[in-house]
Amino acid sequence: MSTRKASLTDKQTKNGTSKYVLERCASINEYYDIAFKVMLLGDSAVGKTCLLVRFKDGAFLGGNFIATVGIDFRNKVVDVDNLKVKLQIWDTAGQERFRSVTHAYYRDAQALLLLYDITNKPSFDNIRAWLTEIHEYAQKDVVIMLLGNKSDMAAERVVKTEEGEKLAKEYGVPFMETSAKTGVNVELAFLAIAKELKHRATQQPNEPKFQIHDYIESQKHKSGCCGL
Ligand SMILES: Nc1nc2c(ncn2[C@@H]2O[C@H](COP(=O)(O)OP(=O)(O)OP(=O)(O)O)[C@@H](O)[C@H]2O)c(=O)[nH]1
Repeated sequence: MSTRKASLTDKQTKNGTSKYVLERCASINEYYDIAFKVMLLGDSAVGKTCLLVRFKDGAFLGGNFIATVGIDFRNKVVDVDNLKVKLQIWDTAGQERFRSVTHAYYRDAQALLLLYDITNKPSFDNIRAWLTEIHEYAQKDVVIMLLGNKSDMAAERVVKTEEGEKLAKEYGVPFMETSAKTGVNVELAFLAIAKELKHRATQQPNEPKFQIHDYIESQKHKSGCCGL
């Protein structure tokens, strides 16, 4: 696996429009133009590892719950506007005893996916504490997305969709409900993050800003999906 990072250089052309010169990085199995670090955060057992495995491999890790120890990462390359965007996704342990380990990784992350479990009220109540930690340890301009996971478990739901929406609105972050089990909204969550990061990195002064909230809403409606 390549350890080189893609470099993105802004050059002015004669007519004044900017052009990006991309150094395409290659390894045996993986080509990418630009890379970003993304972290999965949230209480233990909310489904961070399962969400990552669903996105990376298209599978669901059912069966016995095995808590993550420390931190681990996996890469996935996605296409965004003809660019190969590599997401290096860090899966953190939600258990309190690993917090000091994971704090050390916040600073490098360009995006954070913060999960709670819609069937677990304390995991939702703890989101404010997670956001406080994020503001303490992460970069100021880090992209944050709130995800209410396990949306397939309708019968056990204790956190309403509107509660998630309200909290996300209060903090000005995008929100959706996901299911690592059925795959609902999983691809969309990571793609929206990839698009936001790519646009931030390559944005021209005269280009309209990428609107992540609008993108998510339009894609949800396109797939006829309501997050359930
Ligand atoms: N029904 C359902 N179960 C899920 C979903 N996501 C995860 N689970 C289950 O929830 C449990 C915890 O999932 P993990 O992905 O290991 O949780 P985690 O957040 O990584 O936990 P830590 O590693 O301790 O931080 C497992 O038993 C999963 O099978 C989901 O979307 N739907």
